[in-house]
Parts: sequence; structure tokens; C-alpha cells
Amino acid sequence: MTTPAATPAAPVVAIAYHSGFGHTAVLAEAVRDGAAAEGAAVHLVDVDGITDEGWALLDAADAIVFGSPTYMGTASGAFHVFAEATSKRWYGRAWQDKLAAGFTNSGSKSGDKLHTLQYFTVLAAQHGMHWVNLGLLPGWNASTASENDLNRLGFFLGAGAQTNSDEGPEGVHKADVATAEHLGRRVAGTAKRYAPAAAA
Ligand SMILES: Cc1cc2nc3c(=O)[nH]c(=O)nc-3n(C[C@H](O)[C@H](O)[C@H](O)COP(=O)(O)O)c2cc1C
Repeated sequence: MTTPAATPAAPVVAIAYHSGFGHTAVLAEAVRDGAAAEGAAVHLVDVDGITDEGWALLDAADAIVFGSPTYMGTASGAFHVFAEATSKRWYGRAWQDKLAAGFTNSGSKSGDKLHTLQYFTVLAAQHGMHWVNLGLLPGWNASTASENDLNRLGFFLGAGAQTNSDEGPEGVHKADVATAEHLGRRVAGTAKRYAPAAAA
């Protein structure tokens, strides 16, 4: 007698983000859409003034995607306040073995965004989380390439976006939005395979 194949539970992805002026929020929503398209239950958690309900959503997630604008070459002050407050989880190893990933947005093409993504990886490692990288080759790096390529800014650690300093949230580059969607799909797909709760 054959038993039906187990249907894995939908993975739960939480996006812990800050956005001072709404640009990074557009990317958070794109990560959400990508993860949802891959079958995840997704929660957007604005970490600026995070509530008990927000903390509970993060605690219950299989994967937490960190997102922040790059301010002065690192994550924003509000994100750092949140990161320091995660120390309570760190003491109890509450996030051990969850998946983690990250995205950032800034005004310059580079703007030292790599440092923000690296900061997220260290935060994740301190919590014993497993980092999910972007998983894309760099775009826009050949004579035949286009600025509309996925991963047009060529990051490997996570999704990097650039928004012109004189444009509002509607100016977030469509290729960067698509790259953030890709990250959401990748995190949800990885959670289906590896996250303890999703595989249970
Ligand atoms: C205090 C401050 C510091 C900034 N530092 C950087 C930086 O280091 N590199 C950069 O490229 N852009 C920098 N910017 C520009 C922001 O990253 C950019 O405006 C971004 O789109 C803001 O995203 P948000 O609307 O989600 O806050 C800075 C902006 C502010 C307000």
C-alpha cells in the first residue's frame, strides 16, 4: 500500500524591515509578493517601534528577511535599535536555525550597501540562523546587458536596490523590485526544503 506523499506545511516568512521615507518599504512588499507566490504565509513587520505582536510574528517564522535603507554606510538607526533589542532572543537562542536573508536600498549605485548586507549576515550568525543568499548571477555587466536585468547592481549576499535621490517610492527601479521578488521566492523555496517548522 502506498501512502500519499506528505504535503509540506506552508513555510512562514517574516520580513523585518525599516523604511524612513517609503522606498525600502516598496522592496519589502516585493519580497512579500515573491514569498507568497512560492506558497509561503508572509508577514511584514515594521521594526520601527515594533510591537509584541510583531515580535511574536518573528518568533513564529521559519525565515526572517531583514531589510533596511543604507544610511551612512550601514543599516538605519531604527534598524539598529531593533537589532539591539533582538539580544533578548539571542540569550534564549530563540531564532537558532531559522533561515535569514536581507535586502537594502540606497541613493547611490553602490552607496556602501554591501556593508549593510554584511551587517545583516553577522546579525543572523549571532542568532545561529542560516543565511540564504540571492542566488543570481550579476546583471548589467556586459555590452549586451541592460539596466533592467535582475540583480542589475551585482550583489550576491542579498538584494540591493538603488533609488534616485530626487524620486519618491514610485521611483524604486523596477529591476530592483523584481530582484527583491526573486529573493522572496528563493527564501520561501529554501524554507520548504530546510526550515524545521515547514518540514514538520
Ligand atoms: C541619514 C541618511 C543617510 C544616508 N546614507 C546613505 C549612504 O550611506 N549611501 C547611499 O547611497 N545613500 C544614503 N542615503 C540615501 C538613502 O539610502 C535613500 O534615500 C533611500 O532611498 C532611503 O530609503 P527609505 O525611503 O526606505 O528610507 C542616506 C539617507 C539618509 C536620510
